[in-house]
Amino acid sequence: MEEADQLRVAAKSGDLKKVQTLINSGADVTHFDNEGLTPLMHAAKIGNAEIVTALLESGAPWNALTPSNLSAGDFAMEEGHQEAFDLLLKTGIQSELILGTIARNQTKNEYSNQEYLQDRVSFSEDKIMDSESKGVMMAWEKPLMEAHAKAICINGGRILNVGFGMGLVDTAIQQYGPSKHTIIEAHPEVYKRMIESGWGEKENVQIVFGRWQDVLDKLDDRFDGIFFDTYGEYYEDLREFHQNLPKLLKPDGVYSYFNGFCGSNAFFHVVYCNLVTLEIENLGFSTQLIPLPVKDCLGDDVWEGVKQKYWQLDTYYLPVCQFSD
Ligand SMILES: C[S@@+](CC[C@H](N)C(=O)[O-])C[C@H]1O[C@@H](n2cnc3c(N)ncnc32)[C@H](O)[C@@H]1O
Repeated sequence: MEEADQLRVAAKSGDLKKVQTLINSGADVTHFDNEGLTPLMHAAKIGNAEIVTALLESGAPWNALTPSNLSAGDFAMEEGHQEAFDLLLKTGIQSELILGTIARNQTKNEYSNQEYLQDRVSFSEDKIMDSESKGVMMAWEKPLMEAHAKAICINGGRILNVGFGMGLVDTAIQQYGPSKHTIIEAHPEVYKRMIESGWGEKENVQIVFGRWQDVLDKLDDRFDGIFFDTYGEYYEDLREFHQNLPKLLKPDGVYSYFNGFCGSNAFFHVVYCNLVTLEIENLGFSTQLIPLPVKDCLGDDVWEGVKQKYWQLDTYYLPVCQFSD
């Protein structure tokens, strides 16, 4: 039997000694077997934390995926192996923190969604799509947007929403009668549609056309509630927005964001929920993640004609962030 196969068998059967011997003799810890599983996935499946540690320490990738898009963390989670799960989660968070630092040190020549903002979008009753048929915003999210609006409008007052899309969250925000409702939107066609549909005439609404990165400094006051939901941006962009929160949010204010990172893999999503919570905590905020079931929002026909299913999980975790005491 080849070494890689021997490693698979040892990891699967929980033979730590054999795993260590094989690692020391240079067996390939990244090898995928015939079923598309790595030794780390086998160890996570049986919940052997010592083997998980040994493999991770010798460079086994925590984020390798099976052909059906499952990672070692998904196996640990599915089987309820807490120790193995915690080890994988810690590794995932650490590695994403390091990758983020590297990304920030590289010079950025262009912004994340430059192409999207310069491209055409198409509007229909239940979605907005970009030129590659990816969903910019979809009507199935309406209950989530209503829940976000409820969370950030709890104190009334001045509300800021970043990213208009289909106006779902803004329609819900209006129902709480905020004293001032500021909306930042950067796409010219979305902006045009906002104006055409009368958003510019609402007494308490202020529309700020532009990228939040370029217009935040022009806002004149702090807010009681803030929601952030853009498109085509990455975690680094959300992180950058968060650096502005201490000066944007009033002391008792509530902040929330669309929590859609890695919406097609349950474990990666948990990694990102923890990562954001951790980084936002360092800025002085505490986060509560409120679970909302979304299975019923996603009927079979929802994704028809849409290129990417950006959400495939049964539960959505709605973040509610406030300054820590
Ligand atoms: C997912 S949609 C928002 C959906 C919205 N929450 C709703 O309830 O319908 C994202 C919106 O953010 C806008 N956007 C993307 N990048 C932006 C940026 N940097 N600044 C401001 N708006 C941006 C997009 O044009 C799009 O209208």
